[in-house]
Amino acid sequence: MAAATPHSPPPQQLSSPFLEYIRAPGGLDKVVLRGRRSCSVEIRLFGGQVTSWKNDHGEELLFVSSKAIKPPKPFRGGIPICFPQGNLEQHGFARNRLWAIDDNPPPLPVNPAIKAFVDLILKPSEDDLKMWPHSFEFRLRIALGAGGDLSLTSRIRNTNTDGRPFSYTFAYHTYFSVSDISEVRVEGLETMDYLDNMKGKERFTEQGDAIVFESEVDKVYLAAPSKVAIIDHDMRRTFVVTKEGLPDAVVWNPWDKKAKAMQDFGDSEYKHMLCVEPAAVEKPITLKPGEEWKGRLGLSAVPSSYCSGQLDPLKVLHG
Ligand SMILES: O=P(O)(O)OC[C@H]1O[C@@H](O)[C@H](O)[C@@H](O)[C@@H]1O
Repeated sequence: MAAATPHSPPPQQLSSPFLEYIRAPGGLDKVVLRGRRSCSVEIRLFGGQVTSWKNDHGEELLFVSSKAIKPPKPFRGGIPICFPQGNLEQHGFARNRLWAIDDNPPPLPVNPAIKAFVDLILKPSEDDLKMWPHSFEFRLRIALGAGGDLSLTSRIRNTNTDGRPFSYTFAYHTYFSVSDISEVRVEGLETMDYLDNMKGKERFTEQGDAIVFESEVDKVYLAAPSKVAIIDHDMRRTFVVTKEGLPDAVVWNPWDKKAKAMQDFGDSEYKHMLCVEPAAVEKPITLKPGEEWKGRLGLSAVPSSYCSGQLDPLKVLHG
């Protein structure tokens, strides 16, 4: 069966106790995944974007700006999908296109314990093809695990019929909600090489300590490990970010000056967010016709092992 068009009714499979389809005007239809107690995930069809992820106490774990703008502008917060990047609009067009529910996705091995998931699909429009002349099918599965963990699996297939390969870069532009950015540490990126977007993408090597934040940061860590931890001292919460098929990790906080310059971002909101973005940036991915690429993001929020001023990075990173 073909993918639903953006305006067709939600397919039958969405009528499950774990899923709710909520209609809203202006491309703001959303799907809500429900887990145990108050765990939930909200996904907007516009952008195929996760806009909320709540733990079992109903606490929001992702940052969304109070000044976020409605479609057709990209939405500031949650997890924008950045694809296909290159000589296009910043971060590609997938984040400001209307995705559809994919009611018959090709099989994807899943943990049978996961009941709450939804499959979305994006195919290029005629206008998109004028801008980026490649035919593709982008399938996105968003799943809420039994323990409240969130995973996003992207499958991108080259469906060009003229034999041409295409190349792209990609990112899950994840905005984490943090209590106070100056109390946050990122572990797992120590001693990594990075490109500094604030210094003309020059290459540097990170020092040996966990990363802390005292000013604007916009770095692409290269060949980053598959697990990175964001430790929020005040919340005593650690986000564990896992990634597959995505070699790099972008770390971004705009800090005060850039925050003021952004129309869709509050002046002080930089204090309460941090982007850690599993990505493929340094080396674009190339797909021949018929080939498919898969990239997965896994997120969980666990109590920090922070105890009387001592963090145990090994415990956080290796369980
Ligand atoms: O404003 P946008 O397009 O959502 O981008 C926000 C930031 O996203 C980050 O991923 C980039 O590294 C930054 O350079 C950029 O400023």
